[in-house]
Amino acid sequence: MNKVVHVAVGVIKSENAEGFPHYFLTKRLENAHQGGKWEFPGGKVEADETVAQALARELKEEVGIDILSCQALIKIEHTYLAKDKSKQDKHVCLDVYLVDNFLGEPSAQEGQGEGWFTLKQFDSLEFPEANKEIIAELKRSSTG
Ligand SMILES: Nc1nc2c([nH]c(=O)n2[C@@H]2O[C@H](COP(=O)(O)OP(=O)(O)OP(=O)(O)O)[C@@H](O)[C@H]2O)c(=O)[nH]1
Ligand SMILES: [Mg+2]
Repeated sequence: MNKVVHVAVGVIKSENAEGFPHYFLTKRLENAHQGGKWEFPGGKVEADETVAQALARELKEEVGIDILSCQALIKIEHTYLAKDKSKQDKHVCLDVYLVDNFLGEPSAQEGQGEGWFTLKQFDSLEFPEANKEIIAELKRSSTG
């Protein structure tokens, strides 16, 4: 079994015009792992970083914001099975933080698709398998 990839993930939350919570998502590039699916911005924790440092760096690089406040939401371990048997399975540990205060307006910096969506709108989007638990947790802990 190859080693677990530790990933810092940011659930960027704000209020829409009607006062309901909505969340900023980006679309994974087609050629990436889980390509074409919607994701919460984030990326791999480097060897010399804490999760908080990785989260701050990734959200700056990918969507151009500075985090002012965040809280741990959930930690998920998931194994993706390779469809192509010649490739190895991928084991991820997603360290997910709710980012509810930030500087700047999030916008995809790497040419990915992007958008703000309510939890209700999530039902019609395609996410990586591991994200089902994140979304269930958001639905448990939110009114919108
Ligand atoms: N960022 C992010 N990654 C996720 C989510 N859900 C999920 O399974 N992953 C998985 O976490 C892994 C690492 O994330 P990543 O590809 O964003 O890492 P990264 O930004 O460092 O990318 P890089 O390898 O191009 O430098 C991928 O295998 C991805 O499929 C999610 O909601 N957000
Ligand atoms: Mg990333």
